[in-house]
Amino acid sequence: MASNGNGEFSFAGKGTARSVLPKIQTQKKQNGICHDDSSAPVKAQTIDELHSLQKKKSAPTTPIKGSQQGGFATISEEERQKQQLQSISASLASLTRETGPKVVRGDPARLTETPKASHVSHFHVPTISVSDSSLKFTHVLYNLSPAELYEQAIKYEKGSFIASSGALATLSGAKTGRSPRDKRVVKDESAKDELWWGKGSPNIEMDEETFLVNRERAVDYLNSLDKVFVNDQFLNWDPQNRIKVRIVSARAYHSLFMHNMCIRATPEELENFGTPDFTIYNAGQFPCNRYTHYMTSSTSIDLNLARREMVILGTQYAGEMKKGLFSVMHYLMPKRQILSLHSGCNIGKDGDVALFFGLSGTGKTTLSTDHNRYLIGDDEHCWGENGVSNIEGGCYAKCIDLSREKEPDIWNAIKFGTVLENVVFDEHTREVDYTDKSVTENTRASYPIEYIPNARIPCVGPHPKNVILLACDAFGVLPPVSKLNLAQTMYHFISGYTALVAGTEEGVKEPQATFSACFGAAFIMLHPTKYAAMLAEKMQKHGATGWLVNTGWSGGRYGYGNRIKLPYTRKIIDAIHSGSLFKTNYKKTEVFGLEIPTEVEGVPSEIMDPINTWGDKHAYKDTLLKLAGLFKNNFATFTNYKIGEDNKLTEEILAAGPSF
Ligand SMILES: Nc1ncnc2c1ncn2[C@@H]1O[C@H](COP(=O)(O)OP(=O)(O)OP(=O)(O)O)[C@@H](O)[C@H]1O
Ligand SMILES: O=C([O-])CC(=O)C(=O)O
Ligand SMILES: [Ca+2]
Ligand SMILES: [Mn+2]
Repeated sequence: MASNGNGEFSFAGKGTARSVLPKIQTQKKQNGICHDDSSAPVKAQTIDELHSLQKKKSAPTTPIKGSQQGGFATISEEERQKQQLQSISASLASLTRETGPKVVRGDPARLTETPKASHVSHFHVPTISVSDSSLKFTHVLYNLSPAELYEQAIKYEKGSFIASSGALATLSGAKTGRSPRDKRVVKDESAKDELWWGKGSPNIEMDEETFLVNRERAVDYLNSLDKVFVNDQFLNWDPQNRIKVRIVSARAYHSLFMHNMCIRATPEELENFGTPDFTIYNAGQFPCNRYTHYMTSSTSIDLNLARREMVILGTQYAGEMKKGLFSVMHYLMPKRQILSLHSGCNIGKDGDVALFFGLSGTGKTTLSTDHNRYLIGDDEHCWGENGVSNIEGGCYAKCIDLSREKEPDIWNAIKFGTVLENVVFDEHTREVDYTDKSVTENTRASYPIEYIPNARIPCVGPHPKNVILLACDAFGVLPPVSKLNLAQTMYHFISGYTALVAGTEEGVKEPQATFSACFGAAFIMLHPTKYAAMLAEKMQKHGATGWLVNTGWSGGRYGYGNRIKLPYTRKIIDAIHSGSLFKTNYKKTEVFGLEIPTEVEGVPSEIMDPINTWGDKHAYKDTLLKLAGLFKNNFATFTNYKIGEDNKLTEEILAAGPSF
C-alpha cells in the first residue's frame, strides 16, 4: 500500500514488503499547514449560519403590479402579501365572530418565522380577545411546491413514504373511495327549482343552517391546527370560462393532490389571484357530528352553491375534492351553454378529437392515454362554442395491476411529484407491488398532465369527431364495438351502463349492473336530460359519431369468460380514430339492435359478435335478455321527459333501446 500523492492509498504490485506498515499520511502538506480539501471555505461562521445559506429566496418573476385598482397603482410586495393573508383570513373566518383568524405565512416548525405580535405582518382586526383561538396564529402554507409538500408529508403524516419511483406513497385513511351517500347539497330557494332532486338524483338535500353548522365545525377544526395548507388554483383550460378555486386543507397529501389535479397558476397569475370563485374547506380528519340534522354517518361532503363553498368532514379520500369541484362545474357550465362531461379526451395528429365516456374503471384514463395521440385530459371536460377544454390540470389513474408493458405512459408518469394512494410496497426497496389489494382495489396515482409526454398543453381542442361510450360489461353480451346512431348514442348516454363484479376476492359472483345517467350521475347537478339535450345538439351540429365499446367480458360472463384484452380494445379504438370503421361492413344484433363491424384490423373476427364466443348459446341468450330487461327497467324513469325542443328526438331515443 502506498500513497499516490493525493492522500489516497493504492496497492502497489504484489511484491511490496508488508512487514512494516507505512506511516499513514492522509494529507499533503503545503507550507507546513494541513488542508481538509482544496476548495474555498464555506462562508459561514456557525452551523446555523451554514444551514441558513442552504435555501435561497426565489426571485420575483415579474415586477409587482397593482391588482385591485386595475392597473397602474403599484403595491409593495409586503402590501401584496398582506392582501393575500387578509383574503385567507377572511376565508377562514368563523361565522359567529366578525373577523378571521390571525394568519401568518410559513411553517410553524421554522423558528425564524415564529410570529411575534410586534413585528409580524398579520391580519387581525383588533377586538377584545374573548377566546383562546383569537390569541393564536394559524400558519398558512400557501401553494407549497411538491418538494416542500413531500417534506411536510414525510415529517408529519403517518403513512407517507417515497416510493422507489420517486412518487409520494400515502394512505387516505379509512375511506379509500368516494362516499356518494354522504354528499349533501343546500336546497335554498333557487337550488330548489334549478337542481335535480328526488329519485335517482345524487343531490341529497340539506338546509342552509345545517351547512353553516358543518362549515363552522370544519373552520374551527382548521383554525385549531398549527398550520393549514392553502392552494389557489384554476379549473378549465378555456380562458374565458376559467374558475378560481381555493382549497384549504390540513394535510400535505391533500395539498399535493390538488396541486396535481387542478390547473397550476403561474407566479404572475397568483399575484393577481384576488378572491376565489369557489372555496373548499377540507377538514377530512375530523368527523361531522351525527346529532346534526341530515347527517346519517360521520362523513359529510356539503355543497353550498350560493355561498360558493364546500365542506368536507369525516373522509380523507382526496377524490372528494376533485369530484366535488366537478359537481360545481356541472352547475356553472351549463348556465353558460357549456356542456360538462365525465369523459377522457384526446386528439390525433390530424386534429380529430375523441371523447371517452364511461363510469369508473371502464377505461377513460387508460384509453385516452394513447402514445399515438395527444392527451387533452383523462376525466373531466367541457364542450362549448369553440370546442373542448379540460377542466383539470392532472390525471387520476387506477393503479391496480398496472404494468409497464400495457400502460407505459401511465407507468412512467409515476415519479417524483406523483401522489400514489393506498398502494403496498416493499419495506426496504420501496418497490410498489401494483397487484396488491391489501389496502384497497382502488389504488390510484395522481400526476400533473405534463407527466404524460404527449399531453396537449393548453389542454383544449376543436369539436369532437368521435364520441366513444365505454362499458365494462361483466355479463359478456355487449359486442366489443358497435356504431351508434344519434338516438342510440343518447339512449346509452342517458342509461350510463356498466357492470362490475362485487367482491372479486370471494369467488364468482353475479355481475352487478350499474346505471348512472350521463356516465356520471354522482356528479351531475341538473336533470340528466338537460345534459343529454346539449350533447345531442352538439353532436348533430358538429357531425360527431357515437360508438359503444365494451371493455369488459367476452366468451361468457364474469367467472366464465375473460376481460377483453387491452391490446384488442386499443386496436378497436385505433380503427375508430383512423376512420377505417367507417368503411367496413356491419351487421345488426338482435335485442339491442347494435351495428357491429364484421372485422377490425388486429382483432380476431370471431369475437366481434359475442354469440360466437359463448360455448352455451342458450346461456348467452338468457344473459342477453336479462341485461336488456335491466336496461328497460332503468330507462322507465326517463320515459316521461322531453329531450330538446321537439318531441321527435325523445321518441327516437325511447325506440333506440333494446326490443324483445
Ligand atoms: N380491455 C380493456 N380496456 C380498458 N381497460 C382495461 C381493459 N382491460 C383491463 N383494463 C383495466 O381497466 C382499468 C380501467 O381504468 P381507468 O383508470 O381507465 O378507469 P376510468 O374510466 O378512468 O375511471 P375513473 O373515472 O374512476 O378514473 C385499468 O386498470 C385497465 O388496466
Ligand atoms: O372520483 C374518483 O374517486 C375516481 C373517479 O375518477 C371516479 O370515480 O369517476
Ligand atoms: Ca380515470
Ligand atoms: Mn372519474
